[in-house]
Formats: sequence, C-alpha cells, structure tokens
Amino acid sequence: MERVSLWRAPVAESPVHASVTLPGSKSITNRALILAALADGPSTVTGALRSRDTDLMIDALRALGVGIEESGAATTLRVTPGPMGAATVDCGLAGTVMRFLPPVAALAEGVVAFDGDEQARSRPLSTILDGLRGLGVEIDGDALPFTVRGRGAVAGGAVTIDASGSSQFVSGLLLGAARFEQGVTVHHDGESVPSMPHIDMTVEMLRRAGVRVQTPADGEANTWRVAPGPVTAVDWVVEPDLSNATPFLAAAAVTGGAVSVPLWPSTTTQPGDAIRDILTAMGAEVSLREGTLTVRGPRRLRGLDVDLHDVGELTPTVAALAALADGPSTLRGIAHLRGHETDRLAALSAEINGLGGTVTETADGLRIEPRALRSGTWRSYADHRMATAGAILGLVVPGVDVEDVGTTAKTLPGFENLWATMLTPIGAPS
Ligand SMILES: O=C(O)C1=C[C@@H](OP(=O)(O)O)[C@@H](O)[C@H](O)C1
Ligand SMILES: C=C(OP(=O)(O)O)C(=O)O
Repeated sequence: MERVSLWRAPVAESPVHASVTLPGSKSITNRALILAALADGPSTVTGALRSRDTDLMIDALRALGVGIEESGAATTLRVTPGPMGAATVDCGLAGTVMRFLPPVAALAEGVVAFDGDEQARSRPLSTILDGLRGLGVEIDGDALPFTVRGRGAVAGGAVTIDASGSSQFVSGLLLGAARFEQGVTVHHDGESVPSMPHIDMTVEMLRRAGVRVQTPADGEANTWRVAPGPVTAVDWVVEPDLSNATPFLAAAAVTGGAVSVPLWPSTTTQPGDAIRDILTAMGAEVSLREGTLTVRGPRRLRGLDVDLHDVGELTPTVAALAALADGPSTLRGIAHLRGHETDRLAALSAEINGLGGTVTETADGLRIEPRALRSGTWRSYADHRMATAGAILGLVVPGVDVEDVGTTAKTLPGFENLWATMLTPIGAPS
C-alpha cells in the first residue's frame, strides 16, 4: 500500500510576528501566459508564479508551439507566439489549465489531447466543451480526457451556458475569443456565477491587451462580449498571490500576533483582498499602509456569518479561522466548492470533525461550531488549500499531522519553509 507522507504542523510557541513575501498570483500568471501566447508579438511576464499549475500551463503552451523562455530569473518569462499545432496537454488538477486552454487548442492546427490527474477527471468541464462546440469547435469527450480537433480557426459567435458551477467557464471562453472570427458573446443562464472578481480579472487583463470587451455592467444582464481583433503584446507584471497570503495572515489572527505582507496592491481584482474585511469582521486589526498589509490578531477571534460566493477560494482559510473562533460561524454561497480540487465542503467538515470539531454541511456552505480541538491526522485530498488550512489549525492545536503537505506545490512550492520561517522569532538564527 502507498504510504502517505505526514507533516507535523508546527505549533506557534508564542504569538507569530513576521513579514512574509509571497510569490506571484496563479490566476494572473496563467491569464498572462494565455494572452501572451495569443498576442501579436513577444511579451514578458515578470513576477510569474512558478508552481505546478503555472508550470503545467507553460508546458502545455510550449507543446502547442509557443516559445517560453526564462529571462534572467525563473519568474521572468519571455513569451513568443508561434504557429500552434498538435500537442498533448497535462492539466494536472489545474482548473485554469483545463478550462482556459481548450479555446486556445481550437486555434491550433492539429489534434490536441487533454488529460490530467485521476481526481481532475471528475471536475466539471462539459459546460465549456459544449460552449465551444456551439462556437464551431470539434471536441471528443465531455470531461478529462478529451480531444480538441483544432482547425487553425474558430468561427465564434453567440453561446449560452450555465456558468453557476465555475467562473472559469466564462473566463476561458473570453480569453481566447478575440482570435475567433466573430469574437464571442457569452450569455449565462442559470443560478448566479461564482467568483465574479476572477471574471473581472479576465476582463481587465483582456482590455489591457487592447481587446474590446463588453460586460454586464455595460447594460446586458449576464452577457459578456469580446470583439474579434488583435491581442496586443504586453509586459505583464504579476501581483503577489493574495489567496496564498491568507494562511499567513490567519496565523496572526489565531495566535494574537502580527503578520505583514508587503507589495499588497492598492486595487486588485484578486479575491484574496477580501480577507481584509473577513479578518476585520472576526475582530482582527487590519491596516494597509504604503503597500504593506498588516494583520494584528485579536484577543478573542469572533465567529462570523459570511457569503463567500465571490471569493470561494478563501473558504479553507476562513473555515480554519472559524473553527478556532469563540462563537459559531456560517459560510454560505459556496455550493460550487464541491467541484473544486476536491469537494471542499465535505473535506473541511470531515477533517475539522476528525479533530473533534462540530461542522455541518448545508446546501450551500458550512456551519461551524467551535470546539476544543485535539491532535489527529488532517487529510489534504490533493488540495493545496486543505493542506494550508490544516497548518493554520496546527499552530494552536498540538499534534496535527497534515497528509501530503507537498500538494501545496500546486500554487505555492516551498510552503513548509515559508511557514517555518514565519514561525522563526525575528532575530533568531533561521
Ligand atoms: O479564474 C481563476 O483563476 C479562478 C477562478 C475561481 O474558480 P471557480 O469560479 O471555479 O471557483 C477560483 O476558485 C480558482 O481558484 C481560480
Ligand atoms: C479552486 C482552485 O483552483 P483551480 O484553479 O484548480 O480551480 C483554488 O486554487 O482554490
């Protein structure tokens, strides 16, 4: 039987005081790579995240025929578009790869075969594959593995999809659409679309690349339109990953310490920015001064009732915080998390309850009653954010063994070292 590695989450012996610099955003990096691959000339991506999800994107684009070279540093990439042809794409467990690349593959001349991790085969995908079929693309399959029969051109046009399962269905269709003959008009019909800031990120980056985009804010409800036209090469500068900053900020909140994250953008479409309001609502003191975000933990962490529909990515961090609060919490609006890396609602309730907590799943979220937690194994389910949630609990619950902490490499390689450095008292030898 395969042995799963266990990582004993370090306990914070005293309130955590640290400054933590985070690598680039996964979501911005993978969008920049796609837009650079479709651009009318070479682009650079500075501050790119290098992690499993972004390296899978790089490998896939290279396989399609795009030139991607490191320029001086691994985080500075020079991207040179080229003729795209037949390729094999490994999506791993990356939603951004499995949903953003099929429209790009449709523009290649040749068969592009997609596959990914076993666990990725159950992530929702048919919405975007059917959407592409509606735009004239030939695809075999409805989930991983599937094949796109690229013909070097896509007709494009209007398509109606139900994107209530993932914002990435909308983002994926929009990102490639300037290169479709008629562009695209995506109309959403269904329950509300989650993770809207991520669609705003897509729109903002398309506009920065000179693409004309209409959004529901321009008047037509639930409708996004991308005009056909060139994608301008841009020198992208990637912001730090604010979602990956949240476990570190949570460390201040649960230990009554102070953690700073430099280079916090003053305005951003990253959903991680919402952690400021969430931690404030839980009683922490949060300040953003001269580009550095600082969280000072409260003496008592309050429970909260919060709708995370727009920022579902933050749920594992918020659930860990809630499990350590002094009153009950309700996290709502996140039914779509059942289709994330794992069913995060089931995983969070099983694991917190496994440590003695009281968490119940609701139709669209979690209800968390704080309890004194005890030691135990914390399963990660190949989910980077499950692993970091276990690390947060382990700061104050001795004896939490996180399974497969290496899964954090999906978006944050070297997480354990960053975590250990955060816990090293300032001035102590590291
Ligand atoms: O477009 C993106 O970069 C992302 C969109 C969101 O997906 P969902 O809309 O499926 O939640 C988010 O959770 C994911 O981590 C990244
Ligand atoms: C949902 C997530 O990832 P993905 O991009 O694989 O959907 C996430 O990072 O929380």
